[in-house]
Amino acid sequence: MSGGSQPIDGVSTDEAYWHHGIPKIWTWLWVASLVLNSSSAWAVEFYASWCGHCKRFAPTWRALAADVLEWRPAVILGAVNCADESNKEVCRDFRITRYPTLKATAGVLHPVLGSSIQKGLVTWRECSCLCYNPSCCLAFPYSTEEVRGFFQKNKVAYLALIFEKNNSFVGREVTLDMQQYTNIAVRRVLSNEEELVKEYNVTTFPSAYLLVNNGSFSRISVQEEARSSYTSFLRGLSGINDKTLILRAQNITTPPPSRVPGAEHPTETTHWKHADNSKLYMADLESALHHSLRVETAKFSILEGEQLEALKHYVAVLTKYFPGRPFVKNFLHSLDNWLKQVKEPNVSQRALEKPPNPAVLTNDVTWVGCQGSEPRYRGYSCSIWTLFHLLTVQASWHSAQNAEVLGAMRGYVHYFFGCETCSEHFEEMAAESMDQVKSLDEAILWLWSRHNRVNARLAGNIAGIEDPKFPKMQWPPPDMCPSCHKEINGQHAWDEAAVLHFLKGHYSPVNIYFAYTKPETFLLARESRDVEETTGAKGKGNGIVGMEDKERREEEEGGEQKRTEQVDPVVGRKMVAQKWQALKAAALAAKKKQHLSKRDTAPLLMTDDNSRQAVDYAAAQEHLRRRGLKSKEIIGVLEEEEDDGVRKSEWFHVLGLHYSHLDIGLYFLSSMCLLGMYTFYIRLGSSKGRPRFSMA
Ligand SMILES: Cc1cc2nc3c(=O)[nH]c(=O)nc-3n(C[C@H](O)[C@H](O)[C@H](O)COP(=O)(O)OP(=O)(O)OC[C@H]3O[C@@H](n4cnc5c(N)ncnc54)[C@H](O)[C@@H]3O)c2cc1C
Repeated sequence: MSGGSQPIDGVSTDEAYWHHGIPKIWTWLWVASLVLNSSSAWAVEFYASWCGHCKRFAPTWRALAADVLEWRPAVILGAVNCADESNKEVCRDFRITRYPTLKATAGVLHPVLGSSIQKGLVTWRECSCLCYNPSCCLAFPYSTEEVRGFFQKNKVAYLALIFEKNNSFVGREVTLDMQQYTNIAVRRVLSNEEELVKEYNVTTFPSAYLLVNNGSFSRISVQEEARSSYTSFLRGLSGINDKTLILRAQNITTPPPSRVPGAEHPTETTHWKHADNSKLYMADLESALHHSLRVETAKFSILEGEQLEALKHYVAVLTKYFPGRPFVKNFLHSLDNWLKQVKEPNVSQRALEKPPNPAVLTNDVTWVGCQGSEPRYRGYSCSIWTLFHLLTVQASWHSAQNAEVLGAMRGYVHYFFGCETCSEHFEEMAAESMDQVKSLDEAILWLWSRHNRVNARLAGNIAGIEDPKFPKMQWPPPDMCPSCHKEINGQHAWDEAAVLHFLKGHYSPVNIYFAYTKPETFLLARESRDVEETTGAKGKGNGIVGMEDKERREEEEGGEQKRTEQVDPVVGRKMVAQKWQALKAAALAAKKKQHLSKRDTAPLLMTDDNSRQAVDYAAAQEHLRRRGLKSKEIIGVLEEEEDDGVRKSEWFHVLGLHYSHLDIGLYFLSSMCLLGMYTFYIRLGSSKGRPRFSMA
C-alpha cells in the first residue's frame, strides 16, 4: 500500500474515510509487517473518525500525501482509524492516546501544519535511512570526489547537482521527487564544498546544475530557484524513464489486503436509522459505555495513579446513576465491584478486558440519535455528551454530591477522551468554574451551558467538521423548548428555570427509547461465541442458554452459514422479515405436528407484525427449543425488524414498559396459574349439585 492523492486500486474504500487516497491500515499484524519491516520509511497518522480536530487536520495530511506521492517507495504515508475497534491493538501498541498523532518508523512526527511536516519527513527520512537502510540515503550531501567519480560508478545519462546551504530542504526534496526516475540522479552539494562551488562558478544558493555523462554541464535555468521548478525541468529531460515501469518492476503497486479475515468487528452500518431528536436512544448510551470503557481505555496497556482513580470514579458514577437495562446495570456493578477490590497500584488492560461474568454489555456501536449523515460525523462524541447530561439529571434525583458527576466527566475527559484539543478545552472550562457549582441543579445547568459554549465555538462549519444535517446551535432551540427563550431589552436570554425543567424532562429515563438495542440473549450468544473463537474452546457454551448437547451438535453440524445467519446483525437485518414469517410458520406447523400447546407458541403467535409490540425473539426461540421444536425448524431471529420506520425490538414496548424474556417467563407462569384456576373452576362447576360433604 502506498500513499498519494489518487485512490489505490484494490484498497478497500470506506465511506467513513476522509483521507481519500491515503492507505488505510487495518490490522496490527499488517502494520507491523508492512511498516516496521519495510525498507520504506512510513509516516502514519493515527486518528479517530469522530474527532473534529482530526477532520480539521485531514486536508493537511491529504495534501502532504499528494505532494510526496513521488517519494514512494522511499517515503509512504498511511492512516489508522483508532475509533475502529479492529485497530484497537495497533493503536495501543503504537501507544496512541490522543488524536491525531503522527508516527513514523523512526519516532513521532509532531502534528504541525504545512511544509514543516514535509521538512520533518525529509529529515526523518535521512534518520531512518541511517537506521534501516544506508544504501538508500540519497539525500546526503555530495563531496567533490563523489561528484568527480560519479559517471564512472553510475550508468546514467544525467547528474543534477543542487547547490544549497545546509539548512535548505530543496535538494533533498528534489532528490526524493526524482528518485523514481531512471537515467538521472540528483544530489545536493553544500555551499561549503568550495572546490565544486568554484568549478561550477556557483554564486547563488540554491541553484542547480545539470551534468551530462559526455562531460558537458550547464546551469539549470528556471524562473524560481525552487523545488517545483527544478523537478519539472528535470522531468522534462529526454531519456528520463517513466516511473511506472520501475514501480511495476518492483511490484510496489500491489495493494494490501483490504481486510484481514477475522479482523472485522460488527460496527455500525451506513443504513439510515429513523431517529427523533426529542428522544434519547439507549443504543447511543450503551454504545457510549462500550466505546468509553472498552476502546478509549484500551489505549493504555496499564492504568495507574490518577488515571486509574478517574476510571474508578467514572465507573462508580455510571453504576449509581446510569438508568440501564438490568443486565447492563449488572455489568456496571460487577465492573465497579471489581475495580473497588483492586488492591494493586495498577491494572493491566488485559485484566480490565475480561468481562465481569456473567454480566454483558454490547460490544459494538450503534448510533441512532447520534447518527451522522455520514459515518465520519457525530457518533461517539455526541453520545458521551448525551450520557453525561443524562447522568447529571439522574444524580439530581438521588442524594448525590454536587459535582460528583461533573468530576467524573472531568476525570474521564482529561485522562481518556482521545480528542486532545477537546479535552484541553473542557479542562479549561472545568478549571475556571466547576468548583463554583453548589447544587445538583447547578451541575445540570453548568454542563448545559458549557456544552453550548462548545457548540458556539464550533458553529459555522469550521473546516468542514460540522455535519450539514446537524448544524451546531445554541440548544435547546425554540421549537424544542419555547419557554427556555426570552428577551430582555431586545436581547435573547435564557430562562434558566425553564431550561432546567426542560433538561430534566429530556434527559429522563422515560425519554429513552430502546430501538436498535440488542437483547441480552443475543449479546450473551455473541460473547460466548467470541470466546469460543478466540480460545478455541468449542462446545463450552455456545451462547444458547439451556440448549441440549445433542441439539448444539446439530447446530454446529448445521454449518457456518446458519450460525452466521443467527448472529450477524447485517445479514439478520436484511433477512429478518422473511425469517420472522418463517419462524411463525414453523411454530404453527410445530404446534400442529408436535401438539405443542398454545401456551408454548403464544409469545410468538400473539405478536402482531403491524403493532408496536414486539416479542423477545430469542426467548421465544429458546422456549420453542425447550418445548421440543427441532433447531432446524427454528430460524434464528435475533435481530430487530424494521418496517417503514416502525421498529419491533426484542423488548416489548407496552405502555412504556420493557419486557425481557424474564417477563415472558412470568407471562407463562401467570398463564399456567390462570389455566390452573380455570381447570379448578371447571371441576368445581361440574361438581355443582353434588353434595360436597357426605350427608349425615
Ligand atoms: C467534553 C467534550 C469537549 C469537546 N470539545 C470539542 C472541541 O473543542 N472542538 C471540537 O471540534 N469538538 C469538540 N467536541 C466534540 C463536539 O462537541 C461534538 O460532540 C461533535 O462535534 C458532534 O456534534 P453533534 O452535532 O453530534 O452534537 P453534540 O454537540 O455532540 O451534542 C450531542 C447531543 O446533545 C444535545 N445537546 C446539544 N447541545 C446541548 C446542550 N448545550 N445541553 C444539553 N444537551 C445538548 C443534542 O441533542 C445533541 O444532539 C467535544 C466533545 C466533548 C464530549
